[in-house]
Amino acid sequence: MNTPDKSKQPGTAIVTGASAGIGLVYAKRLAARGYDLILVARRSDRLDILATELRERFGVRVTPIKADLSNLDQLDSLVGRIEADETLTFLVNNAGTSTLALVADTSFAAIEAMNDLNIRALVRLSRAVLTGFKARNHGVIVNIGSVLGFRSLPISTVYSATKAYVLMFTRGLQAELTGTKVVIQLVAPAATATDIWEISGVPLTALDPSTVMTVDDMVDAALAGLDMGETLTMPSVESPGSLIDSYDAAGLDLLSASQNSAPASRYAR
Ligand SMILES: NC(=O)C1=CN([C@@H]2O[C@H](COP(=O)(O)OP(=O)(O)OC[C@H]3O[C@@H](n4cnc5c(N)ncnc54)[C@H](OP(=O)(O)O)[C@@H]3O)[C@@H](O)[C@H]2O)C=CC1
Ligand SMILES: N[C@@H](C=O)C(=O)O
Repeated sequence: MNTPDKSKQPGTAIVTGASAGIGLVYAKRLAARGYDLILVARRSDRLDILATELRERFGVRVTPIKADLSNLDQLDSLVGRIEADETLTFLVNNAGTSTLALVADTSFAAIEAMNDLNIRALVRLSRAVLTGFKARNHGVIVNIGSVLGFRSLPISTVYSATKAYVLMFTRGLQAELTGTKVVIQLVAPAATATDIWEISGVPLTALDPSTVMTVDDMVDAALAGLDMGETLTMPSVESPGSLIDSYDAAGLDLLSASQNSAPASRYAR
């Protein structure tokens, strides 16, 4: 058993979507760092197997919770549970789903699934931990966005919109929490080799392999970014600094330029 240094008492991390892909690797990495874990997903059989492995390898406490986070009752039951948990120090808002198709070809059910999971669950779970994190002036929220949150492609309109929400929500939270020791990281991966591609309707085999990162590399880079104090981590971008600065500056400039009581002169009749 690889026993972490328990004297540091990292607390409990909750990882949503821990049964596969990115969330599963976060669960392993956080267990290796000594966090007790709450693992959430619908496939409880997978969570149980992972929980057994992590308990045996790292000697941490692991609580699997079966929940469909797009179901409001099940989401709120989890919210109630984590609001009351004072051991929580880390939230990975990872569970997400994707349908990549033209809007007119996407069912209402698929649209709602993306909105409910990628946005509503992420916001409620963030809200649920925030009160405790602020009161204790301690805690980490990692929100998994996407590079598609910066730009819609014709087949990613709804998915991109959900990830743009994650971008704005996370940037806003970071501004709210300036001056505190609560850390909020936005992770914006590009294509990563997980099942989500098959689920989205665009199989991984349709992608150029030179653009696809392994899930281990993605999560390790994201955690390295967190350790370095990055607030926005884009694992596959070599030099994001000036691009992110330009993006943020353009948003601020547009907001500043809008602060007028009169319509712009081009609209004068
Ligand atoms: N892979 C990629 O290329 C990229 C992924 N992302 C984002 O990364 C995150 C993780 O995706 P990834 O690991 O790739 O995808 P996977 O499909 O491999 O994993 C998704 C995870 O979310 C869980 N999940 C899905 N629906 C629900 C639900 N309704 N309730 C609870 N849990 C659910 C799944 O578990 P279960 O089915 O057991 O419920 C699974 O554990 C997502 O937010 C995604 O948008 C961002 C950019 C790129
Ligand atoms: N998950 C991917 C698309 O479905 C992505 O965010 O690139």
